[in-house]
Amino acid sequence: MSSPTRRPPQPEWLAALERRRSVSAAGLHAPGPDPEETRRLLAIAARVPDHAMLVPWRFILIEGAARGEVGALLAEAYRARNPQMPPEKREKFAGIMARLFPAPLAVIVVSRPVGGTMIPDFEQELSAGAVCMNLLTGARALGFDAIWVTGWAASDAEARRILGLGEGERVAGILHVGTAAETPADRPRPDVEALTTRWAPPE
Ligand SMILES: Cc1cc2nc3c(=O)[nH]c(=O)nc-3n(C[C@H](O)[C@H](O)[C@H](O)COP(=O)(O)O)c2cc1C
Repeated sequence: MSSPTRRPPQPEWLAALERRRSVSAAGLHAPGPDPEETRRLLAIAARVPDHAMLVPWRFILIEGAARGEVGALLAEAYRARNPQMPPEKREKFAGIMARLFPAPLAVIVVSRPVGGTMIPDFEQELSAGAVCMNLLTGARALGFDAIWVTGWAASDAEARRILGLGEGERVAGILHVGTAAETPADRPRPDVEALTTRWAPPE
């Protein structure tokens, strides 16, 4: 039998992974992915570890005119859901909801743990998180920029209904995808060494 040969390191992959940086949704402009690129992006996103192959997630796409339509409904819901809030503040946040989808494409990654299996919900939710991360990396590989966000629209029950979620479903992430004029300066990164220990037998 032949011995295994190690694959050479991939400098382009490494550079992309080592420099990945999110760009705020407001900084993501056209062009966004075309239909074929979107299909490819979602196929990459779906290629994640998934214990027992339950596929405990799905996608909702928001693009084109739908961005403004969803935004208007979310703004209306925000006003209705926060009657006690000072009007000025309420209008400010309703305005943010109205403009929640500025990027050419938003992908809502919906977590939907499958019940009645041996696989804990936590593991299924982790798989949905992996989908979000693959979307970020896949968008970069296709030449786009992206960010993973959540916020009020992901947590409020009425907002979730407007986004198209059903019973037992949660927003794992709203992934905005587009093209950035510039990538922001990097942020401080965790000291990996300080976060890492080597296993030792318990005392
Ligand atoms: C589950 C999840 C939800 C997040 N929600 C938001 C959010 O609502 N708004 C936001 O500005 N950043 C949010 N972030 C953080 C951004 O995705 C991003 O990590 C941050 O802007 C730092 O940029 P970086 O990815 O280049 O480190 C969230 C991250 C995760 C993992």
